[in-house]
Amino acid sequence: MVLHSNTVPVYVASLFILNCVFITAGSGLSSESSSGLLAPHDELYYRGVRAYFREDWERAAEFLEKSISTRDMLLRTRRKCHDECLTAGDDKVSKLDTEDATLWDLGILDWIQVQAECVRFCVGRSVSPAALLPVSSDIEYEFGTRNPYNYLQVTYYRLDKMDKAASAAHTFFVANPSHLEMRNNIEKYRRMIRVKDESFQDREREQEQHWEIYDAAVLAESSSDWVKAVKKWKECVNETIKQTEECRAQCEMAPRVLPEEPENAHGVYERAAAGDLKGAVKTLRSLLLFYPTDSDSLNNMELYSQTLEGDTEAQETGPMPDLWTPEDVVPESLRETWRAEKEQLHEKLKQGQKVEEVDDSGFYAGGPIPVVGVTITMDDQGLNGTNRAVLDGVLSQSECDRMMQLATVAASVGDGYRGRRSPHTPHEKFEGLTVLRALKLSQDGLVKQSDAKLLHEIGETVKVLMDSYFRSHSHLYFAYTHLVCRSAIPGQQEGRSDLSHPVHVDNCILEPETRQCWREAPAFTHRDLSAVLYLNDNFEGGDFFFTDRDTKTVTAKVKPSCGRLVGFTSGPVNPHGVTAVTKGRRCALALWFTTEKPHRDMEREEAEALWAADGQIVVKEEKVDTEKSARSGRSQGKERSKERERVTGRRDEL
Ligand SMILES: O=C(O)CCC(=O)C(=O)O
Ligand SMILES: [Fe+2]
Repeated sequence: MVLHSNTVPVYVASLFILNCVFITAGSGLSSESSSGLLAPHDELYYRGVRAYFREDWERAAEFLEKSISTRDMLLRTRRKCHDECLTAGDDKVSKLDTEDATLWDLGILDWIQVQAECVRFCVGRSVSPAALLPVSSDIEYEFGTRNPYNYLQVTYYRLDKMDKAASAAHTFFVANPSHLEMRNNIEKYRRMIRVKDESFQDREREQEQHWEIYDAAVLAESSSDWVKAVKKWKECVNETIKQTEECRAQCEMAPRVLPEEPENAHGVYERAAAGDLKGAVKTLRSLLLFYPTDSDSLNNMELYSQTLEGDTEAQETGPMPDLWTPEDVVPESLRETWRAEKEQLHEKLKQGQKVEEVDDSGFYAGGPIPVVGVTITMDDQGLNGTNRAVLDGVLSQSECDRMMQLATVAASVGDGYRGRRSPHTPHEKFEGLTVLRALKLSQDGLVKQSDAKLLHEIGETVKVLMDSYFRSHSHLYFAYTHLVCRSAIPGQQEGRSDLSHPVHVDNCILEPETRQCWREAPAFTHRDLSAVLYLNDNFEGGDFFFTDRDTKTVTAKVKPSCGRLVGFTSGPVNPHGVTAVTKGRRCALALWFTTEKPHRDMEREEAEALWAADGQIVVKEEKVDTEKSARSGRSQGKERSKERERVTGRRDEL
């Protein structure tokens, strides 16, 4: 069993090397320092990582666990102190209503300082000075993506503590569901008789409870259990508020409504009355930061700005035009400049558009269709874009029916989709099923084995079609496949204005304002070709559509129907989305392909291996296309992201 994760973050390794310079070896740090105060959790973590690389598994487990529990204690301490200091400095606030208005700002500052002092003193009673220092953003990232559990999984495996290893693997996987190695490891732990079912527990579950309650509420609604739904929604709101407060408590002072500040306005009037209009404008700007919709301030701002018109210095300090400030917050006198700048920007973008819309993916639509009965319904021209196609006749009606049936049965025996949530909209239920999961269900006798195999075979056909139609010099691998259904939740459709799947690009993060698409996590940067094969049309809504990079201009629409395949390159030339499914259930097989072998779908291969071990030949061996490999150079030469080298915390796109 190959368990060792080869995804140890490179930068952690280098940080840890750096850190060795500062840490004196072997001083036996515990979660508490000799003074009984909490030790710095980042230092404990580095020690754990060092021990891990030395393969000193006992020490690695000890320090990694201590770093997790110490961080936890630190967060709790901060929370406790935050609560204890809620009323500190209140006497300063009460004075503000009566005292000289011009000192309002100083009074507030004083109050904030008293509170900050209180928290600092309180935390300092339990935490060592070193642990009071902020940790680096890399360490925050490590804990945020649950990477300590990645190390712990291997560590416990090496220590032959399989239950703990399974628990660490599960905890890590919840935050990193696209991590293929961990997915494989979990499958292996599941097959180990000595690993108990209860071991697959999320150790960080406490922070995720609002999501669990949310799922329960959605489930209660979809089964029309209204009493339970109401109860769960209430719980969900309360838990979410609790989590939000918790989060705030960790990073800021108590969220308080600032005392009413009519006096503050005096500062403005006084300055204005004294002829200091520029000063008045400055003060107003500060006020508007806190009260952006205060009509008096906005009116005064406009008045003073008009008076100052022509005074370039004063104008320069006006709000910078941007694409996100709501227009009504910008004073009228500045709106003209703002609009002009905005238009200029759009003009620039328009000009840039022609240059940008070249697809440099290395795929060229228009190759032959090597499957009998499949026809091209729409090509680039019909779809108004580049590297897009709609093919029909990929499945027969009976094949669609079998896949629909598989989706229904598999979904009713347990949600095949790991994340369990409705990821894109609360108005729809989302279910997914992978080939491996279908195989497992068939082994348990819950679905027909022939249907699980058909799911696999259909993927092979789609790959042949995509590989042939979108010509390239590179070899193509499956990256991820799932059978996915979106069902309208009855009673949740009234007044709905959202999409079933918001407009997105499959392999980069699209920024519509600038039309840039960032090929970086959490996007699935390795995806090169996307395909969606539809299974039915007996639902309302659910149209697939392509847009321009602005995500608003729809350039083509595709109505799903049995055996219809929409295929396209996964990059920025093909932003797309799905309109709301307002009635019924819409099912499709979604597939992504990659030219990068390390990103191939290991789960699919595992399913194939299991079938093969059973003596059932399901697919041919992966043929290496020597002609393509020889000509390739694209995948070797092209600079690719190195994300696979590290745990990124990305989620599978749904
Ligand atoms: O279901 C569809 O039509 C498209 C889904 C999609 O774009 C995606 O899953 O990335
Ligand atoms: Fe997509």
